[in-house]
Order: sequence, then structure tokens, then C-alpha cells
Amino acid sequence: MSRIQKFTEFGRKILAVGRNYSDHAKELGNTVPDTPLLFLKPMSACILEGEAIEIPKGCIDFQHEIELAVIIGKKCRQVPASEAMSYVGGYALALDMTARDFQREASKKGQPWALAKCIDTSCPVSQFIDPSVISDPHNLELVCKVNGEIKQKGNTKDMVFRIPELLSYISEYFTLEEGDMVLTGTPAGVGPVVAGDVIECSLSDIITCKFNVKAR
Ligand SMILES: O=C(O)/C=C/C(=O)CC(=O)C(=O)O
Ligand SMILES: [Mg+2]
Repeated sequence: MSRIQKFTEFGRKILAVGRNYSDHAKELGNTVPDTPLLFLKPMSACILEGEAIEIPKGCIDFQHEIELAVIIGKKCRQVPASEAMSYVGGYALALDMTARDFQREASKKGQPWALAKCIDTSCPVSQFIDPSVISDPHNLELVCKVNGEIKQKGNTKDMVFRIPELLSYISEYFTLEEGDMVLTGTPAGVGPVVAGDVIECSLSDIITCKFNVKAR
């Protein structure tokens, strides 16, 4: 197994992009930002298949957000968009699990989203896929099912900011390193899960993954 396939073991950070699909921004009553809206998730939030998603204590609205994850293949600092794709080491499917009630409360008070987005198990990820397997990362279908019912169905062609622009923008401010991950935002259809639910995700039938949800 190559080093990059074990990105969850040595990657240092996850840069996540918010409101990058206009249908999702709209469903939460938000506008699309002029520049990418960024937040960080710690690597300690990552889990792999076989591990369960845990609903955090006190949360009554824990929501799924399916996202295409870009895995960084080599150190990436201040790269122009025209060169950015050469820094992509792979792709994965990820869930940006979000305690929406905590997020609403934090946003109302002008506080950061740490408790809503960065907690343990809030970043389930699939296995790694080599970039050679994906001919066009901007035409991939994202499907998220809960207990067999489709809740989210989107396409990466609808990203507001595409991967080259995202990597260029992010790397202007953060040095991205091998194994780091960029979550590219979620399409519409986010919604709550409860203990006992099963979340299944697919990326154009190239990647599938499945996670059980339990109380912490
Ligand atoms: O602005 C909000 O109220 C919520 C935004 C998000 O949760 C953003 C994302 O994580 C996303 O769009 O994927
Ligand atoms: Mg998200």
C-alpha cells in the first residue's frame, strides 16, 4: 500500500469548504459567498468504515453532509489554479457530520463552529481512490442514503468554486501537505440522523461506503 493511501494516519489537517453548492446554501437560508468559505476539521474527527459515527452529547439535530474529498499528494503552497491539479494525490468520499443545532446556536452568537463540525467521528471517510481512476472530478454523482432512502443526490459539476480555484485559494493562506484533505462542500438534502441509522454514500459507483450511527 502506498503512503498516500494511508492519508488518515499521517495527514495533518482537513480544510473544509462551506456553501459551495448554491442549492445547499439556499436550503439553509444562506447566500453563496464571493470567496470560498473555509473552516478546519481536525484529523481526530476522521473515522474509517467499520467505525461508528457518534452523536455528540446534547445534540438533537446531527446531520449528514456528503462531500467529495480531495487528498493532497505533495506540499502545496501558493499555487496558481492552472497548476493546482498536479497536487491532487487522490480522492475519497467524506461526510462532514454537523451538529446543526450547535451550529445554529454558535452562528447566532457569532461564535466559531468547533463544537458543530470538529468533534470526534464528524469526518467519516471512504477508502482512497487514485486520481487516474477519475477522468473528470467535476462530473461525479454524489448520493447519500439513510436507511436505504436517498436523501442527497448532487453532482460535482455544480460546485461554485472548482477544485483548482479551491486549492489555489486555500494554499495562498495554508500550506497543504501530503495526506491533508480538502472537503469540497455538500449539495442540497442535508438532514438529521439518529442512533441506529445507517448512512450509505456513493460517488458515481466508483466509491461506496457505509457507516452506522450510534449515541456517544
Ligand atoms: O452557513 C451555515 O449555516 C452552514 C454551513 C455549512 O454547514 C457549510 C458546509 O459545511 C457545506 O456547505 O458543506
Ligand atoms: Mg460541509
